[in-house]
Amino acid sequence: MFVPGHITGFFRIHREKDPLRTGSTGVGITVDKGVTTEVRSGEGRIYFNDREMDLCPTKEILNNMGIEGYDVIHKSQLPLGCGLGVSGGCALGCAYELGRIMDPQMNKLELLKIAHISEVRCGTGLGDVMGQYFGGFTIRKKPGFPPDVKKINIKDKDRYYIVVEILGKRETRDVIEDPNWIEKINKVGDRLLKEILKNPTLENFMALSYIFVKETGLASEEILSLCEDLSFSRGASQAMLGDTLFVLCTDEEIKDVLSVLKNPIICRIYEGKYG
Ligand SMILES: Nc1ncnc2c1ncn2[C@@H]1O[C@H](COP(=O)(O)OP(=O)(O)O)[C@@H](O)[C@H]1O
Ligand SMILES: CC(C)(COP(=O)(O)O)[C@@H](O)C(=O)O
Repeated sequence: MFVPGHITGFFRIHREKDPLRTGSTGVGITVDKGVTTEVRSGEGRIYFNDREMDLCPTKEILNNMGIEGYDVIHKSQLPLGCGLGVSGGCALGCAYELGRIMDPQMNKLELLKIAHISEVRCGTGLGDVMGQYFGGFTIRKKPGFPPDVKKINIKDKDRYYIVVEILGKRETRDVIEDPNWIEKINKVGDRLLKEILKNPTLENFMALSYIFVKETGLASEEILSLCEDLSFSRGASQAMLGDTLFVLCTDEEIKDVLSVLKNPIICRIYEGKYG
């Protein structure tokens, strides 16, 4: 099963005792590169791009679903740990593939719950799997379950590219479990969520994401400088939570965008929905 990469532009952290009510509000978008997961008979091993890996969310799901005798194989077009929702993609793909074995009639929202809880417990995500489940350009208005996600229709979706440049890795857990970061993120995130609801366009999403990464201090100097160099595009910012630049552009700007970057990953917007 394929699960698209997900880029969060800005978010707000909500922590409750119940992992189902824990999550994030915020805004993100899914891209046409992501993670494909399959399961096959085995001894509960996890593979990520052909390397055996003790990947927390996948391990959490294998334990929770109590299924033995299967290996989980993830093949990702995007790097892990770079703010592209790869951990969420692995979690959702694993839940779906194991759920299919356990009970093909299993309600897809139940599988989403399993994936969400595994991300929250591992500290690898708060809202990615919601964005990946609904697909496209989504505003998460409430954290966790029951989902309250507004999917924004994108006019002429196929005009746009989302170009990604990885500058490094960042452990999501180091930020979303740090009280100092939580305070900064929530102060700015709350304000910007109100802004996007007034004007839910892709260009405004990019502009608000840039404000978010700048005001929270999450943005690296290198990425801020690249964003300035890319001011001719439809918007540039840092993918949360990674050391990753993402740029929105169309055919008119793509050539100039690529001339600024060293190792660009060219994506399109992906709108598939799983529910
Ligand atoms: N080689 C590895 N072996 C086991 N776990 C890894 C390895 N590399 C990364 N991880 C784990 O993968 C998870 C990545 O989660 P996250 O930072 O949210 O990634 P993403 O931004 O791609 O969703 C973290 O728990 C990290 O510790
Ligand atoms: C931004 C983040 C908290 C982490 O995203 P990633 O680094 O891609 O796991 C995401 O889960 C979200 O809630 O929007």
